[in-house]
Amino acid sequence: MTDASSNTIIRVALDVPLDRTFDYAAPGPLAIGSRVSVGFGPRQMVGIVLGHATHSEFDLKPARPIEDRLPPLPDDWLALVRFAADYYACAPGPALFTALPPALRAPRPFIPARDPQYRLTPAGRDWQPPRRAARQCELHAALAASPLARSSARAIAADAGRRLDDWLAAGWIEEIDDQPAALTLGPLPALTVAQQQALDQLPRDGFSPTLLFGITGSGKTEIYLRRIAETLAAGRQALVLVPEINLTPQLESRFRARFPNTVIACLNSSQPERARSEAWVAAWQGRARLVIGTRLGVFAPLPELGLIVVDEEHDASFKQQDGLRYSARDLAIWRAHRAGVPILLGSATPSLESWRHADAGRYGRVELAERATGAALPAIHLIDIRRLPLDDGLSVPAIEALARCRDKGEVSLVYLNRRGYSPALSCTDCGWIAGCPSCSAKLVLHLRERQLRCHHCGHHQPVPHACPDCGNPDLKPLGQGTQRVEAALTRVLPGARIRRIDRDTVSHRDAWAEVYQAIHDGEVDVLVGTQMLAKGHDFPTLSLVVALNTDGGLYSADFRASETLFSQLMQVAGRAGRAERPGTVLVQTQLPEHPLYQALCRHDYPGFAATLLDERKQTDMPPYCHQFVVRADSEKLADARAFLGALVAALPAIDGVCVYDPITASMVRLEGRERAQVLVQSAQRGPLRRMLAELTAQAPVLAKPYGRHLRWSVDVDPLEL
Ligand SMILES: Nc1ncnc2c1ncn2[C@@H]1O[C@H](COP(=O)(O)OP(=O)(O)OP(=O)(O)O)[C@@H](O)[C@H]1O
Ligand SMILES: [Zn+2]
Repeated sequence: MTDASSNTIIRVALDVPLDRTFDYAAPGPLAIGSRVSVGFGPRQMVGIVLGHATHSEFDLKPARPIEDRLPPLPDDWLALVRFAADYYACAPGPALFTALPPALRAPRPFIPARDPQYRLTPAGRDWQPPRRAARQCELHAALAASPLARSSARAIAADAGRRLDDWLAAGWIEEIDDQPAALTLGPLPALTVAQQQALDQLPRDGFSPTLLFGITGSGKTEIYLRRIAETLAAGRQALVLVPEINLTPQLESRFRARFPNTVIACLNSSQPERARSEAWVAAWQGRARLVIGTRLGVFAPLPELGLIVVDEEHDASFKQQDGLRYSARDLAIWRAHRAGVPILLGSATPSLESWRHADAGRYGRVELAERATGAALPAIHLIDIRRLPLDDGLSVPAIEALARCRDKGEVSLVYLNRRGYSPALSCTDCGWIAGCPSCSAKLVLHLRERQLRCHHCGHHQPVPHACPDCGNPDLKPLGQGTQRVEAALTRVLPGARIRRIDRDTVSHRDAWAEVYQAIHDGEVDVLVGTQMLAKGHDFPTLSLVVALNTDGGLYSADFRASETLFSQLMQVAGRAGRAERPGTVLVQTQLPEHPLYQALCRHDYPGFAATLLDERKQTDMPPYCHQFVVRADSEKLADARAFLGALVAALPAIDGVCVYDPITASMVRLEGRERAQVLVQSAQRGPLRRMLAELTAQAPVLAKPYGRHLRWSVDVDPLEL
């Protein structure tokens, strides 16, 4: 028994998958949101104080405050995470620890690095770095323009830290007070009339979600930059969320060039843990005024939040697919609402959810219908390949167009959403197809690496010399991946300089920078690549896009597949003809009459959205209903199905909520486990949430007999069924 007389009893959340808090004895009063170090079983863990108690029935173990002089986690941050945990049916402990950066999850103090600001001394102004040292010149120029934080300097040159120390010693720069200097802006273009009108229409205060519906190349980013400048000038912080694939060094430097003396924090899952933790704490302490992040950025604490921007708001990467299965876009809306600040959702192909909110007047809608550079949208033509012979997937008209483009000295882009050489390897005799031993998936042939690889679980094996079933040595690759198209292009366009861009060739940020430079230096004629190439990039000399093998999206069982395909094609088409040279887009298809392709040729997002919304309404699909899906997996499919069957049977009937029967997942086996799922939906959120509460109460009880063999999870507002 522990009483408050001798100690303070605290209730803490721990990173364990249990829907409860744990009591500990604290040496003194500890505020809600404080981090403490506690023993849990054999381990020492971080706990977050969520409440106090006056009495506990247990003999309590002690909790030690973590002495790093960071304040308790702020109330609005705790409220955000607790909302997310509740909404997405995740235990509060794991939700909190998903939202924290790595360094704050460890039971150790975290002392943020100092981030001093520097300015040139008079001597430093007179001095010039050697002209050949481009990075040094850039750093010097940045310092000449305005004071510069050490963290910002590092974004200019990786070795900036050492350089600054040298210049400090030489007396060319001096450290100044940590006070945020007055906002300075880098060079900025005059807005186009359309941009000015759009900017004028945007709400300036209060919660007011606005969809910025702007065609590719219309200068949405410039609009964000202007609104962010206003926010920063008003002494508030801004949060910008972008898809993982778009957070390139180019985007970052565009923001840094506009806000040269603003401390900008970047947050994404692939950066080093220390850097991510530093950036997070800088946002929390209000030192960083602008945060640019991928989905996890939505959890950055921002004491003076004044604006949220979600770029490419339709992008599926805003949804986390494991653990806390949150949608960063939807949480961003909740956050803006709670903070009472404007939120801007930008896209050329908005999600149907957001489009419908705008139709219904719940979101404002501001349109940018022209390209900012005055360029026209590219002409989109379909190549009907039903009766055309294909050479490794390429039709003659496509090859001729690529050759013409190269002859004019312009860049072309061949898009197909498949890595590797071919998506399958098959025996010409018995029809055997190489499959993954752990997944219900075909193995992808990677010819250069002489491997068969599973793109789902990472399994890989050497390419067999003969069919393992019948011994036939004649094995044939089926279909095209980027490697194969690259090889075909090398053959049909002799002498062309071809660059393949996919996750196999560009795995880290520096690789991107190198590719960018090569394209800008005119060293590339043809780019071949996946989605990675489709989004956000601005290559002025790119005038032709050829899209291959996109029909698959029209046959998919996933009801969102055509929405996704349309936006991918609009995005990739949008890379063509962004500057002086007019763009052309060629799409090879066997279904040229399909309404999706017809709408694409007209650049008609609103028309296509209206068609899709109509279909969704007829079939009672989102956004006309709300859904959650319960997934279960086990070594044996029968167990997963039996558990889900029992769960469905145990649920009460709730008016207006439809609980479907368990079905086998479209990909049954994944990483050696077999999977089934149950879909639950309703036109109203209220009843659906009551059903979710019933389900999360019943599921652990029903799962118990299976022990650790069975795993189950809930996905609220799922993107993939
Ligand atoms: N007012 C302007 N004057 C001149 N050029 C501009 C202006 N605004 C934007 N641009 C240029 O137009 C191009 C497209 O702008 P931006 O990248 O902001 O468009 P976007 O709408 O975000 O594009 P996408 O959605 O296709 O990625 C860029 O090269 C940008 O520098
Ligand atoms: Zn696999």
